[in-house]
Amino acid sequence: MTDKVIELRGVQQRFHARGTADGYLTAVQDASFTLAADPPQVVSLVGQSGSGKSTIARNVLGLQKPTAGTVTYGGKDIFNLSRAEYDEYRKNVQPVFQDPYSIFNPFYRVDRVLWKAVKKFSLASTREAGEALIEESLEAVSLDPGRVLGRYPHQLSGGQRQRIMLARIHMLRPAFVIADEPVSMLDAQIRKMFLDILLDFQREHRMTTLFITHDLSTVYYLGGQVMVITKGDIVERGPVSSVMHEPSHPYTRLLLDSIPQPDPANRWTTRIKVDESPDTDTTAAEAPEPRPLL
Ligand SMILES: Nc1ncnc2c1ncn2[C@@H]1O[C@H](COP(=O)(O)OP(=O)(O)OP(=O)(O)O)[C@@H](O)[C@H]1O
Repeated sequence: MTDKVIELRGVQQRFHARGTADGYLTAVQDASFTLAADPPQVVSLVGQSGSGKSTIARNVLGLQKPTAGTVTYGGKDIFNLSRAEYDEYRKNVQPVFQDPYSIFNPFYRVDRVLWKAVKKFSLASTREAGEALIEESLEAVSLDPGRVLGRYPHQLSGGQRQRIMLARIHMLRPAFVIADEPVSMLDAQIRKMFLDILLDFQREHRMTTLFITHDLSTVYYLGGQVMVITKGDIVERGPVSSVMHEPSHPYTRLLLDSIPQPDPANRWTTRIKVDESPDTDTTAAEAPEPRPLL
């Protein structure tokens, strides 16, 4: 066993908001769940836009301190870690975001993101060892080092940029990957490749992934466990197969009904009605201390 466990207990996240009765918007109500590194697993968090998914990702990554409740790692509150402990946490808990373009500096070649990881986390003692590590990791995510190294971010496709982020994760071997809508901008073929790489990371490198998405078909492909969130509330959780086949919450059934049917004999004619969160103008109730993303 390992003490690598991330635990959310009663996490609530409120933001100042104009246009609400009390001046606040509650993005996350009372979220509690545990992510364990052992055994490695895939846990999906699925819900519509605005349901609070990314806020939870930011809480887990230590980028946003919850207004109530705790996020602990190995029993310690991650917002009370020393600098060295937080660095160790962030080595073990790595993000992948929807739009990797924002991670890259357009003026530098993409190699820099990988070299920064090698240097920051002392992954290699010589330049040659660093080069070998980078090449091995690019190949592990089906990228040809000769084709991507030396290029600028705009010279790569979105799928290639996403896989560079996966190569970075392959080098760091974190216990946890926090993947926030990582495939929503990718086409079906690259999406499948990306999901297969995450599943390989679980099987071969024993990484646990928190996979955040609005797309139930992606959740179905990944398997594992799923938590369904609506309006900041986790309303259902369990193994993907049982939640998909025997949903117990009306919102889960609504999400399932929203999956378009490709069968022409079973055309998707009904209009989907999903409650929108009130359209409000919000700002953080508590300004988080800015921390570097990578
Ligand atoms: N920093 C912030 N300041 C103010 N309000 C915020 C902030 N971050 C999120 N919100 C609000 O909190 C709610 C939940 O947002 P969040 O980004 O967590 O949802 P989401 O489920 O990830 O949506 P999407 O899938 O569209 O990214 C939204 O109403 C959003 O406007």
